[in-house]
Amino acid sequence: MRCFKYEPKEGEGVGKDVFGIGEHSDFGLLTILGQTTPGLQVVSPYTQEYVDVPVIEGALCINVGDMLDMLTGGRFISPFHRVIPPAPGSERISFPFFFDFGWDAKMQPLPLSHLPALSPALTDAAHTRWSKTTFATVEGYWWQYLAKKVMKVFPDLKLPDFEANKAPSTRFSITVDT
Ligand SMILES: O=C(O)CCC(=O)C(=O)O
Ligand SMILES: [Fe+2]
Repeated sequence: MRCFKYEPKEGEGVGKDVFGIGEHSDFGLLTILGQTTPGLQVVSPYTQEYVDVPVIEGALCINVGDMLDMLTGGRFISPFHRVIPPAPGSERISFPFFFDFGWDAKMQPLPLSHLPALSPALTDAAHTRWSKTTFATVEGYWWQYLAKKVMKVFPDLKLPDFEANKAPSTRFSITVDT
């Protein structure tokens, strides 16, 4: 769970293309988001244009991530989204909960052969989406995806190269007496 506070972007040179969070898609399974005020925008799967996500009192916004999109062969769409800054004199608070996989979860495509095939247009759209998302494949373990993501976001961290180790980590497998 994270908590973001967005403040207005003021000053010279601040134009329409300045965002609280720039365009991205979430990379895991689902993001469950609480938000105080509008500001979140999402690319509509129908028009491919950005639309405002309404804030509905008492409701949470559920966003599909890249891995759910890929696991389901494009049946759930991981949309690009961004946050516009609040108007001068206001602020926006949001609480995303990233509902992702267990550290050692094995990534593998779901068996979907019993489902009707996606239309050619939706299949093309899925491939275009995947070519722009964080990961190209569904294999290995979730911790490998996390390590890659951390290295991408913080390139200066100089993490060791995790690629060589294909086995799941056992470091965090501890038994807790309840
Ligand atoms: O603050 C928001 O409404 C969205 C945050 C977001 O997109 C993210 O953390 O991935
Ligand atoms: Fe996001």
